[in-house]
Amino acid sequence: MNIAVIGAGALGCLFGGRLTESGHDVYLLHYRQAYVDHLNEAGLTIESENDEKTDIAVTATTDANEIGVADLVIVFVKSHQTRDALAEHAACIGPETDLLSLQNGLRHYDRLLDIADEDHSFAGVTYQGAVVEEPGYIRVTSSGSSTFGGANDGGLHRIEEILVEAGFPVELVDDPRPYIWAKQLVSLPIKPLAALTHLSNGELIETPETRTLMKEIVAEAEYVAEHHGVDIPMDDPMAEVVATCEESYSHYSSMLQDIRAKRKTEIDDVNGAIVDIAREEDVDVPINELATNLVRALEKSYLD
Ligand SMILES: NC(=O)C1=CN([C@@H]2O[C@H](COP(=O)(O)OP(=O)(O)OC[C@H]3O[C@@H](n4cnc5c(N)ncnc54)[C@H](OP(=O)(O)O)[C@@H]3O)[C@@H](O)[C@H]2O)C=CC1
Ligand SMILES: CC(C)(CO)C(=O)C(=O)O
Repeated sequence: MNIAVIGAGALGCLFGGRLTESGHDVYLLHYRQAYVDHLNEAGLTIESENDEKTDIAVTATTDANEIGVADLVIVFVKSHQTRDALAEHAACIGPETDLLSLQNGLRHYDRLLDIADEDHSFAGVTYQGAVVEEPGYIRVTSSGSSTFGGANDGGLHRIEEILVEAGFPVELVDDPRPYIWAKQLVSLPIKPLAALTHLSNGELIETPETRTLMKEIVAEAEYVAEHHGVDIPMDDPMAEVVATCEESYSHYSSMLQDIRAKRKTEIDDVNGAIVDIAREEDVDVPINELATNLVRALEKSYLD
């Protein structure tokens, strides 16, 4: 299959690298020529959770015209980079191209549906985790499954087959939205509070002040989901938050890592999206709004 991966970062290199190894014609798309040259010359090294290292020769490019029309485009830029990246690399997307996004945030499925029809848009979540240790060196941090869905069964099974062959556990669902919300419901209280307090996930849940705020963030989001007609496949979201924080006790959330590295965070698509949807539904979410505004203000202190 001719596959383009938009965003050659942590997950883009992991998925792109393993799909290359599996025998597909994969192109990793990035906007920085020096980085693309490095990937083409040095290839990728993927370090698995049990410290096994695999070297993979890959093809990277800044120019989607080099790819032609891809059979499948996988989007792995950060959520706020999606619109621009899809426009920049539009040359590899034709009317028959399947699009897949497993990004975080609440809006990635809609962004695909803005540019492709329902039969070619597939989205969901992944519990696969990875970090870029250095350019071209990707360390896998977790090997959870990827749950995604869409309207076209044939397309879904095509994508399932190639991901499973490449070693990724997959679960298919008819409608991915409830699963997208379920994952975000667990992230919503952790990410902004970690970013604002610099506490680890375990410390956040142990600290009475943040634990109370976390409960309120989750309760607000559940209320928004209910008004928005989303039936979240999770009995007790706050219990999931507690379990996640306990399991990842010493982990510093990705949003805190973004703040520390002075990068733009995904706040707009996480708590910011809850605030926007709450407005549409005429529901108040004061704690999500405060958390969103504080993270945006923090970003402003170092961006521009
Ligand atoms: N990493 C993980 O473990 C997980 C990540 N996710 C989600 O997956 C998505 C991707 O995450 P992750 O891989 O960590 O992110 P990364 O930041 O590691 O990768 C994104 C890459 O895309 C590049 N990029 C930005 N704009 C463009 C563009 N216009 N064209 C091509 N490339 C571009 C970025 O460059 P630059 O850095 O210069 O901006 C970066 O190299 C996010 O939504 C994240 O929340 C979900 C589950 C786990
Ligand atoms: C919120 C959670 C648990 C994963 O979504 C996290 O810690 C992170 O984003 O790094």
